[in-house]
Amino acid sequence: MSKTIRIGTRDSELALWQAHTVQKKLNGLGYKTEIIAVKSQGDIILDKPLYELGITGIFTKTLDIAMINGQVDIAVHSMKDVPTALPIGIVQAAVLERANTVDLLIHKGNLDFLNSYGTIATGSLRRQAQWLHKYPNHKVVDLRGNVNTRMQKLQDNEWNGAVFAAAGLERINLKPDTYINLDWMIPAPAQGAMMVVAMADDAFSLEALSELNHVETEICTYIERQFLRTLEGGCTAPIGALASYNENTDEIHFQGALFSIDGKQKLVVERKYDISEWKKLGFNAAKEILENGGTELMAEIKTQLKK
Ligand SMILES: NCc1[nH]cc(CCC(=O)O)c1CC(=O)O
Repeated sequence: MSKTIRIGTRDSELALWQAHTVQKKLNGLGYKTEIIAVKSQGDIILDKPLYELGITGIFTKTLDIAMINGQVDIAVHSMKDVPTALPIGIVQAAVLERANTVDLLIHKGNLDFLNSYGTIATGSLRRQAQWLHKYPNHKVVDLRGNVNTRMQKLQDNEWNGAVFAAAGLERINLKPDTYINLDWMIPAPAQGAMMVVAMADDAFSLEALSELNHVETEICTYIERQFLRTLEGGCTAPIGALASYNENTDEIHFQGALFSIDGKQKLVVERKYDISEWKKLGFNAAKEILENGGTELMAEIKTQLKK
């Protein structure tokens, strides 16, 4: 175990917490590690354009480049931010045990607005669509930035509340004492899970990371991301999916939905599947959505997103 594993991460507080979590696990297994926070795109000294390498995701692109450039050995991501197709030469090496999957409403003042008019902030089309589906009289405003920035913007504005992933707030101790569990909202595919990637030809890192993999989380997020990929939705599409395993019945409970951006339309699949069906479950559920109006709705969404 002589080689030091260089762990790449973005430099937000949440990303650094996630990277330190992986570092502690690897150190506990006897590996030497170093965390390298990659702040910017850096020099793209690739011999091919990004699209030829399949480098796409806005949250992951910088780290993909750092890996391909040999600046870091592995990278730690919030799995829901990782495009369903990884760049050429980069592979999923571990999925850590999942944290809380729910979305939370962090609100200011009382909750009377829920029964009348209100303004909610989120940068997620998935959250926006589901909120408007449930509260068609409300207004949703855009909210960008890392978790810390978004919490500050909420305090600085007159909005009634904002939506956050519980996992993000809990990991960096930003969850306030009062909040609403949005258990009716279907989370983003792989929400609450952390993915570690490595180079396909880096046997040392792959071996080290194999011991961090949590199989149940790997299978459930595989199903959710297969659903997303089959719908051809990127990380920003108004698509939610959650697969959970019941060890008593050896079944997967899956719910997946595609929403119109304004929340007026909802196409949903929700049922229990025998665990033996897991490999094609996400694909089959997405096909059911596509065959029942999803193809037309996805075309409409893609046109709207191009505007
Ligand atoms: N790009 C936002 C993002 N990516 C991962 C998390 C939270 C942690 C997780 O869901 O794993 C968040 C914050 C949020 O959705 O509020």
